[in-house]
Amino acid sequence: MKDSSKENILIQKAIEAMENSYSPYSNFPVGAALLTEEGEIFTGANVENASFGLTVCAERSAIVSAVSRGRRNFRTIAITSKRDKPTSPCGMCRQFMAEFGDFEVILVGKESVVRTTVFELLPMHFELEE
Ligand SMILES: O=c1ccn([C@H]2C[C@H](O)[C@@H](CO)O2)c(=O)[nH]1
Ligand SMILES: [Zn+2]
Repeated sequence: MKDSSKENILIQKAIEAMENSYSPYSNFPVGAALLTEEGEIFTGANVENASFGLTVCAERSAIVSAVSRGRRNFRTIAITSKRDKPTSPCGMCRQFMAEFGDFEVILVGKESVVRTTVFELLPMHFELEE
């Protein structure tokens, strides 16, 4: 299968994941689809809370889902919202993704797409080891 059609499948999975977003406070659904080195896809959506600060973003939902199933090696994450412009991950999600290395990040808006990587989004992420 061509790389571009694999990418389209990943983006489609992220769009589908947005349907499960629980975002009654912001009305801002976000979806994420994470491709593992093994070729599987794990998805996530943002989950909000009446105590706003407890909100879990779509990116972290997808990573928690994959890691909970024993997958830790990631190739690509696609992130979607309903906006025209791509949605860029928050600082917490950047650090959370960086824990698992430098994989590709595709930010998808209705009118444009940005391709980047975890380390490009977060240079000098925090690590315990010196
Ligand atoms: O990259 C992002 C940016 C925002 N959100 C969520 C958090 C909150 O539920 C809503 C508005 O900030 O969007 C994500 O899930 N991922
Ligand atoms: Zn986030």
